[in-house]
Amino acid sequence: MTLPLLEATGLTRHYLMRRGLFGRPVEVRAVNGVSLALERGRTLGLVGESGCGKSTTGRLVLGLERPDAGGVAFEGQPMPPPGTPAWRALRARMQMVFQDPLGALDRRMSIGAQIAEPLEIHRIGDRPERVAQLLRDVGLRPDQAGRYPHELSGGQRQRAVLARALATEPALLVCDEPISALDVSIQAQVMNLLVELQARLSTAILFVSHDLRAVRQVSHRVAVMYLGRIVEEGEPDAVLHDPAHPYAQALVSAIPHPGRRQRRVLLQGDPPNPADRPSGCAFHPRCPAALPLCAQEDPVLKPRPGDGRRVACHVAQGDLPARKAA
Ligand SMILES: Nc1ncnc2c1ncn2[C@@H]1O[C@H](COP(=O)(O)OP(=O)(O)OP(=O)(O)O)[C@@H](O)[C@H]1O
Repeated sequence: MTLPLLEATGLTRHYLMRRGLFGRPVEVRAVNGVSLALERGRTLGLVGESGCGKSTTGRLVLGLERPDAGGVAFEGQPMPPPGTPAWRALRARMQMVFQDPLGALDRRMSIGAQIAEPLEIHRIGDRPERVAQLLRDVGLRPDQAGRYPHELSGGQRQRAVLARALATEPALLVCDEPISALDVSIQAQVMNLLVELQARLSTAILFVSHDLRAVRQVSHRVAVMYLGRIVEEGEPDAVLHDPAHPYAQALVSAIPHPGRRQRRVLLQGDPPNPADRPSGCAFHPRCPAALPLCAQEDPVLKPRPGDGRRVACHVAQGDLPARKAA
């Protein structure tokens, strides 16, 4: 078996938050034992509601934050401690693309200068020619190098951000909601560009999004997160067409399919709160299929025999006969 480019094991990150000036600190369990693997040239889509821990997982994967527990291996080697020369060398091979291209770019610098910056930092020569090539790679013109961010459209700015991220020829891109700030008409262009660049450069992509359609379009595997955990992981056709976890079923049922009759799974109960994680399976208070066991025992994410996906659910794993919780 070939080694995955990236392997994260048991990533955990909790924050202490104080409510109000004199409030007692509460523990926000943002990421709670996330394990995932990503191969070269492949895309893993990470989906789930706002606040489920997707962005924190992306930052942990890149070493932008230290995990409280767990770790990341890149090409089979544990990630060096942040800030060390070994970490900086590795960071050049991993880049992040954020949601808001205007926020990611420096308004006072031309985009050519911003694309050249990582080339300077990592001492990559022949900069003007390389900048021109990177602009061409992302569908911009070399003569746009002198433009400032405000002189470009939203889609062009995200292309410029991608050009800068690709300057060091990264093996891994973490794209955090890369299209959600763009007009719908531009979203498809940027998605197509990502797919095309990946085919050409064999970049692995961790694609963080709440947009299931976008995730289906680009991903080779999909992981669904709920309250800091992956609850289901597998091929997009399985997870997004025939989800096994009741939470994934509810998420998928909310995607509109024009012209098709749909049964929407409406979730009951309070929205998830990472500062107040229910015992047992964190989803059980809202789960239409919960069993008594679900309130007591946290299900482990494990392969489901025969269908190549991992699911963390007592019911989907067939741990007990389906009897409703009292
Ligand atoms: N630096 C921080 N300090 C305190 N709490 C944080 C911090 N970063 C994230 N959180 C909390 O951790 C939880 C997970 O946040 P995260 O941004 O990873 O979720 P997300 O799934 O990416 O959500 P969104 O799609 O809204 O960005 C949230 O409750 C968030 O408020």
